[in-house]
Amino acid sequence: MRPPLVLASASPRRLELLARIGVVPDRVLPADIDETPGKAELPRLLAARLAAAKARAVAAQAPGALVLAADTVVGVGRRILGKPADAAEARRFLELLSGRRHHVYTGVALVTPDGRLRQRLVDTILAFQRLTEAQMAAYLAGEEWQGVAGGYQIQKSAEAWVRHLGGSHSNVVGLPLFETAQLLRGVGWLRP
Ligand SMILES: Cc1cn([C@H]2C[C@H](O)[C@@H](COP(=O)(O)OP(=O)(O)OP(=O)(O)O)O2)c(=O)[nH]c1=O
Repeated sequence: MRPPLVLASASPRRLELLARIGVVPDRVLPADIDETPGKAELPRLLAARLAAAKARAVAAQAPGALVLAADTVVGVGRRILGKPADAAEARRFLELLSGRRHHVYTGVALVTPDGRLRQRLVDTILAFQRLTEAQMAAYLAGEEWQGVAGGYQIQKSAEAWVRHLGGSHSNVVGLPLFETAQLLRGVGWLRP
């Protein structure tokens, strides 16, 4: 018998991405954890740590379930770009990303009913074109920058800025599907 699958996420994008590979969680139970980065914590380590913390927090509330969680962080060098608090911060993020290479890291964590943790950390590299003042102003006047890491959504109009993307596209949107499927297959939840 397959254990019930709980998606520990409030992100509608993660649910949609899972549906693409035919995975429909039995329950969605968002994790309420402190997402503050540690002092000098590297972006990829933050993504891994928070994904595990989300999965563990929800596993404690859902005994007997298989719990899947993820966390996505944008990294420019050692700098972490989380969700911008306001338009001014989103502007600073876009200025940083403009004409530069950056990374998007997603940590994926799975806690099995026996309490074991399995994890993946996926890194996608992107290069944005140089953004003009008019492009940034138009973007910030809309809503796409809100509530997302780095202050942009590759699945919407920001895709027009992507000169290069190396690695997983779904990773940028919040859940790397290849690695997630591998994790679910590894515990026998997903077949074949
Ligand atoms: C870079 C980028 C991020 N994002 C999103 C993915 C994540 O939902 C979000 C990063 O925030 P997260 O903290 O990873 O996730 P969340 O708060 O949305 O949901 P939960 O913690 O409950 O699982 O940014 C995009 O949708 N498009 C993008 O291009």
